[in-house]
Amino acid sequence: MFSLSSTVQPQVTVPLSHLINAFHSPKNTSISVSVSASQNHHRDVVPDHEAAGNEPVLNLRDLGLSELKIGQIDQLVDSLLPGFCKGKSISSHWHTSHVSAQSFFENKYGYLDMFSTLRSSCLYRQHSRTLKSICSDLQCWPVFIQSRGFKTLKSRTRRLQSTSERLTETQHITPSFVKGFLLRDRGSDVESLDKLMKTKNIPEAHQDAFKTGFAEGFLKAQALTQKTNDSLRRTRLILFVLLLFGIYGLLKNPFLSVRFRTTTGLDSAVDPVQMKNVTFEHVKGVEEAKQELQEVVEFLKNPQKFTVLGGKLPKGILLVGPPGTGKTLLARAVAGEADVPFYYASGSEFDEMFVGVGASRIRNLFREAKANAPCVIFIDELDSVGGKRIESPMHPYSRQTINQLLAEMDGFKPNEGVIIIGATNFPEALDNALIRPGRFDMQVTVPRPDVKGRTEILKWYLNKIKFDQSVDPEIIARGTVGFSGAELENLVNQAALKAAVDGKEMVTMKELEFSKDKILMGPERRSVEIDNKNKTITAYHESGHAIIAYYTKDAMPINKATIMPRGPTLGHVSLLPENDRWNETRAQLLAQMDVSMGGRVAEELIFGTDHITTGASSDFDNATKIAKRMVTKFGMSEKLGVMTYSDTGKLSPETQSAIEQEIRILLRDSYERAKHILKTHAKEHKNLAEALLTYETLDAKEIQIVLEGKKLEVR
Ligand SMILES: Nc1ncnc2c1ncn2[C@@H]1O[C@H](COP(=O)(O)OP(=O)(O)OP(=O)(O)O)[C@@H](O)[C@H]1O
Ligand SMILES: [Zn+2]
Repeated sequence: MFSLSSTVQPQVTVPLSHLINAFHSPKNTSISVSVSASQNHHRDVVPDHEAAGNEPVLNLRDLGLSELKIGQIDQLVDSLLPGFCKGKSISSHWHTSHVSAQSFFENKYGYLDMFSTLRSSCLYRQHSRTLKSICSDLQCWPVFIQSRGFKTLKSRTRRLQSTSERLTETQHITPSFVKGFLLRDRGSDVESLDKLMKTKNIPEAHQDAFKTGFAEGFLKAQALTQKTNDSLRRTRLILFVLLLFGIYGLLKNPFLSVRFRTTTGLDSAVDPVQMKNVTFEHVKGVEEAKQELQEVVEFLKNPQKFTVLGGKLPKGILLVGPPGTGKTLLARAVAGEADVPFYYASGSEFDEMFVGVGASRIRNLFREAKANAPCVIFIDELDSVGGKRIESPMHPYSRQTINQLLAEMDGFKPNEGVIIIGATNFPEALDNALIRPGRFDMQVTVPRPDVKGRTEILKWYLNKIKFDQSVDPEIIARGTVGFSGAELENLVNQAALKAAVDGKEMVTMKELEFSKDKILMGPERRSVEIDNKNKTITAYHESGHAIIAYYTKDAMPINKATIMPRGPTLGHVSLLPENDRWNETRAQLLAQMDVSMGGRVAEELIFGTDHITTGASSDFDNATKIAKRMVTKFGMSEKLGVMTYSDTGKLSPETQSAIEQEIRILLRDSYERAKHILKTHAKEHKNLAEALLTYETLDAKEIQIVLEGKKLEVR
């Protein structure tokens, strides 16, 4: 309570002395009504004043004042706040002229409602109250006054005063801060400083200087910390800017942007790839496919020409063929020939783990394409998006994507100028709804190239590198049955790399043969240490194959014999069909079996039955397969007749044993024929084996020279 003056003073500016005097003056006058009596009355109305319980209740007696009557309280308040009790109209108990209000209006007419609030809570009841409650009301009042719009002269002065105080404070902020810092821990700091000064025996006269030095050191440390913080902030800023640049650069990189394009969210953009530089000229060895696609090119170039008679062109073309046969290349060539945008999408791009993303990508792709018609949409690996719609708990939403694809394909008119080319290696895996007319209704087969096609492809890719004129692409083509266009391209590339590694200026047949063997049988194993005995056995084994092939009329011509370990083999003889064999005769099949037997027969004849090796197992596999197919599939056994036996497990035991018997006879006869040939040409066999031991690898010409008994030129 006695902090009243300090609480009220700044606002109401009633000095404490004034207040004390005011309290004392009514005490001296005669008072007839006791405050306690009125207090009883008051108790009825405001019981909470009593309920204050333990709270120290301060009344006038506490101040050493005698009890006051109600009229005296007015006197007291009047002397405290002159004019407070004047004009006792209900609406303006606190209407005083020296207190200004929120507005001109209030200033002029009084605090109407606000004062009624105050009144109801305290003075209006005109009951005597404890001094504490009066004071607490007084405390309310100044708070109210504090927010007024007009300032009294005194408060203004005080405000100015306090502002100037604040100003001086700010001006001396750093020293005061340091001071504060030093003072805050003064106990410990001064103690330690004092201790330090004591232990260092610093004379009294220098102690001040010592302290000043300490403070200066502190300030310098502060400045250093500030500097470090600044540079740290700068470094962070630079790193952040660099990071932003890095991300921007990555996004600008075409390769990465393509990746982002295909891997980011729902609204991934689709950019057409203009393939002006790819034409049918670039696709070799698939003439039929090119011819079929030629009409699609015509349609894209001139749609009216085809639709004038009311005809419809296919919406979708399905390219079917093994991997690497040039399906993508063909689709690009179609767009390139017609000079229209080419939209590429891989089926796996639509295979998303998030529900609806695949379908959304399909929608985007078709929307873009339709806006840029005429154009070509190419969907590679169509089977991964258009596979059969199976009900699987693992892929509950897999149908969404294919349904979207079907809907999009139905969604545009056949002559709108958008051609969808799909490619797949497994046409049988496609959903039937996708391959019905009106969707992918045209199928174009892109097979592995034949010997002519392989020669063309090899020539095409050889023309892109430096090669020797002695290179005969046809020989390589003959030795690469079943190679796809991509594999042939790889063969030429590997040969070019090998020539570069060997320091040659041009690619020769040697490098091409090398890379062919590498692709067919794995890399050479030059580091493998093979002892002479094993080398000799291998040389006789391989030359046994070669001799049979050379002296059997219907066998394929020899291309090469080698005892260089490669992949899982210790040596091999490669034979070259003159042409791709579409059909094989009985004599050709028997000759193949005889050539297979040549290896083991050679081992037996040269080293004896006890020294035959395990090296002939794959030869026997090969021979047995041929014999079995002759008996069970090709109707080439007299005893079993012209009948196929597909599932030998389900056959009667008699038939099974009859088949086995026939196969065994074929193999035994083959073995005997091979034995006869090797016995007959024992000298040539020996010469060839020795040549192989000397030269490791012999090509067709060299084998011929050796077998004709001529001497090989020293290499
Ligand atoms: N007939 C061909 N003529 C020329 N180059 C070819 C031929 N076939 C394949 N290639 C070469 O092989 C590469 C791969 O071929 P492409 O991607 O077109 O095969 P694909 O049939 O689409 O294979 P996948 O089924 O695996 O997608 C081509 O970029 C091209 O360099
Ligand atoms: Zn063999």
